[in-house]
Amino acid sequence: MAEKILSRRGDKVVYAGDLAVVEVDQVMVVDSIAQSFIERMQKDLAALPKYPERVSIVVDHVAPASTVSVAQAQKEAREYAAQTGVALFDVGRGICHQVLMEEGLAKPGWIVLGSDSHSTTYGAVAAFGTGMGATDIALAAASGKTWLRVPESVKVTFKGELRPGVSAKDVALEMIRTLGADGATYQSIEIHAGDRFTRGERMTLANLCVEAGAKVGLVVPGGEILTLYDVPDWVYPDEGAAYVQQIELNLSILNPRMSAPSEVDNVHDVSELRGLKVDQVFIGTCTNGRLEDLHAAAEVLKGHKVSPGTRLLVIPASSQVMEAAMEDGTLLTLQRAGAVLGTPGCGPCMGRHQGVLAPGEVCVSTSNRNFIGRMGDKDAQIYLASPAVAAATAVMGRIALPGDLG
Ligand SMILES: CC(C)[C@H](C(=O)O)[C@@H](O)C(=O)O
Ligand code: SF4
Repeated sequence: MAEKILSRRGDKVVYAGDLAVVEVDQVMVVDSIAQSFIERMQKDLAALPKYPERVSIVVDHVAPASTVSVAQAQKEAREYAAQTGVALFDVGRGICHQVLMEEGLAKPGWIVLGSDSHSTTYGAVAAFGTGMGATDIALAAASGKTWLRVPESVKVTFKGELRPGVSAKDVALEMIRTLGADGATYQSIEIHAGDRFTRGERMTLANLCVEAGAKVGLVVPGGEILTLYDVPDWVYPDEGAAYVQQIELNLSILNPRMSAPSEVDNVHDVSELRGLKVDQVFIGTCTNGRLEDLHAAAEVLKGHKVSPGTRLLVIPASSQVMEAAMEDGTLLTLQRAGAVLGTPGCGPCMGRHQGVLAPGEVCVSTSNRNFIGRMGDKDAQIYLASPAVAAATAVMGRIALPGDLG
């Protein structure tokens, strides 16, 4: 799929290892990188965005601003957007990847570059989404193009169906464990899911691909995607395509999984970690902050209370998610159970604000990274899990499965 998309969007047919120069359909810049992006554009390149309608800036990582310097950088990003006509999604609109998907700024066969490593998320709809640094992002905005080495592909296939209580997050964690944290470095993880998984679940799978080092994570379109998008024939992989690695996951034997500190591929069954005392539970992020994730959490939390001594933070991934969860009563269920609700955005995911951890604290999070110091102090510990497991843990105050609630 990577070869096919890069061939189609470039000026020649390319194969793994070749250098491709391709059209870029969307360039996404996050708040934390906006200042260096603007500097590259104005000082180094002395250029305006070639196609302003193909550039968006999202204020999501530290939103609302936490310090004067963050506020100043965001002010400059707003001014830049007003001057150049690029789209600005400001405080509260949500996490960049969720927002781009909701705004229709990532589509099958598109090339979407983001100044954020989890730009692999767009692979959920077969867009070649990948993260790049401020310099490459600025070059793409100024020229409308980018260049990259065509990645080799890893084929991931599934056998059987998930049992109740096991989610796409568990599949994603198991996939990362199987490949290893650097097991797919600069490769394209091509996920053959058949008609399984919703768009949101596919976003969870594609999102985690970068945690195996992948350049891109492409989910072969099927199921719900075919009803939501026009999928061009040329995005599908050819019969007999070449893969450098092939793995098969048997979904029917998968249990709820959890990634223990401090590497994402340190994955265990939740039952092995059960009972560990937890200070904070965080449900949200570009991995698991969507409506279906809040539903899964609310289903577990309904009629229960968060354990005294444990904090439950719930941050919807976007304003649209928040609105839908307000309308259908999900937020009320969560609030009544004792959750603390936050402004749509990244929240404490990368430890900048809204719930950073003290030394020695333990957090169960639905996010995608549990590195040392990721959410605050270097002596805090982060366990990654699904929304249902996170919710059960909040009620018990200890790592738990929904079935433990009785
Ligand atoms: C701030 C941003 C550049 C960073 C990333 O690239 O992923 C962040 O989103 C993260 O998850 O660590
Ligand atoms: S939610 Fe977390 S992982 Fe996703 S973009 Fe924000 S900081 Fe990065």
